[in-house]
Amino acid sequence: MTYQGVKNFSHAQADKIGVLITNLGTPDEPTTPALRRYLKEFLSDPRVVEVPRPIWWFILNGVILNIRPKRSAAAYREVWTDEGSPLLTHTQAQTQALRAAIQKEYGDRVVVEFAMRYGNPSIASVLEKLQAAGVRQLIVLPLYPQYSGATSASTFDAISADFRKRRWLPDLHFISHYPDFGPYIHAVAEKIRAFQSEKGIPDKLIFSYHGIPKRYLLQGDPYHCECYKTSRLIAEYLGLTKDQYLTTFQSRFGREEWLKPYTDETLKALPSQGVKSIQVVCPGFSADCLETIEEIGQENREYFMESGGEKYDYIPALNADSDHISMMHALIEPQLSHWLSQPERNASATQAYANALGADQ
Ligand SMILES: C=CC1=C(C)c2cc3[nH]c(cc4nc(cc5[nH]c(cc1n2)c(C)c5CCC(=O)O)C(CCC(=O)O)=C4C)c(C)c3C=C
Ligand SMILES: [Fe+2]
Ligand SMILES: [Fe+2]
Repeated sequence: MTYQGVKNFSHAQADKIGVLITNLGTPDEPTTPALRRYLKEFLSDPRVVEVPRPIWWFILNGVILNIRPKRSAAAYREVWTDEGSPLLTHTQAQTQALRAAIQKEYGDRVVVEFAMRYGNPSIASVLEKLQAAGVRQLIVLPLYPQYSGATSASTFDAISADFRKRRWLPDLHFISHYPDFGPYIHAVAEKIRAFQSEKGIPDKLIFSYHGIPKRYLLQGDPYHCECYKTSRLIAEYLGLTKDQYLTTFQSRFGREEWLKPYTDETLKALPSQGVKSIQVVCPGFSADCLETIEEIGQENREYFMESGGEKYDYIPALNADSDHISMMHALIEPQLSHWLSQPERNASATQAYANALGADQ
């Protein structure tokens, strides 16, 4: 085994700090073959599907990858724009905005990029780019506010799998979650407030989070508690009483029980309990994507209205809102200032040391 070194290394290159934003990832196009590629990578991740590998191999390759890609491609076509997948375009806009804010403050000593856990641009390709740019200190910020093994830890797996192949590793600061971070709660709560000042106050506000299998919670995954904590903090910020909001879980996959209450079942039941107007917000999604635009914006709207609901609104994700960018800036700030307060480590220090040793440079 040979470890991969830095190509064309120059001692004249100044060391940089990298900020890597990541999200889940999305197919390259809304077509059946692209969905098969994407779902194969995604659903082969043992962090996502915790089923013994040989059994899962047969279910995935024999059943799921023959049925789901076509169905999912049709769903993706509903949300696809001229620029591409919403998840990708929102992540690009977030990266550009954060890069502009960071470089305005610190200049080009700090490099900001994004990568996707599944699909493109891959984590490995962006880590390669960052290393070539001279990044020796790296902050990784997965845009998952609530920690789950299926998302946050899976991102860490991808980073460390890449590092295992490398000769020269950077200092690493990994932000594993931020469910109760003040600027995050502020950003979501103010988004809700601004929305309500235009559309009015509903009978109930629904906080809908992506689900995970209940088994993961029972095995010690903190995701469920972190979702409830985020809802509670946003509700407290807005001064809501307990009967004015609900936390639910959406996007079930497979047959086993997932975290409850389920969003779809809840929305079908609410009108008969006298709840005729609702607003749904998805604080676990940092960017609008298939699961918010199609599932919450369209599918669940139909469930609610067909069950006797009268008014249904989806409150968009934070996307590239300036409050969201300030939140990201505030999340990385302590580690950035720590590294920036240290003397700049660059080429010349290494050069002087090498010269003293008489090494050939
Ligand atoms: C926000 C956190 C997310 C968690 C937790 C999560 C867990 C999880 N997801 C699946 C299966 C699928 N998810 C799919 C789409 C999808 N999931 C998230 C986020 C979380 N998933 C996002 C942001 C998206 C949308 C991506 C986009 O391109 O817009 C899909 C693909 C769509 C489909 O075919 O229906 C699947 C499949 C599991 C099994 C899981 C936890 C174990
Ligand atoms: Fe998902
Ligand atoms: Fe819990």
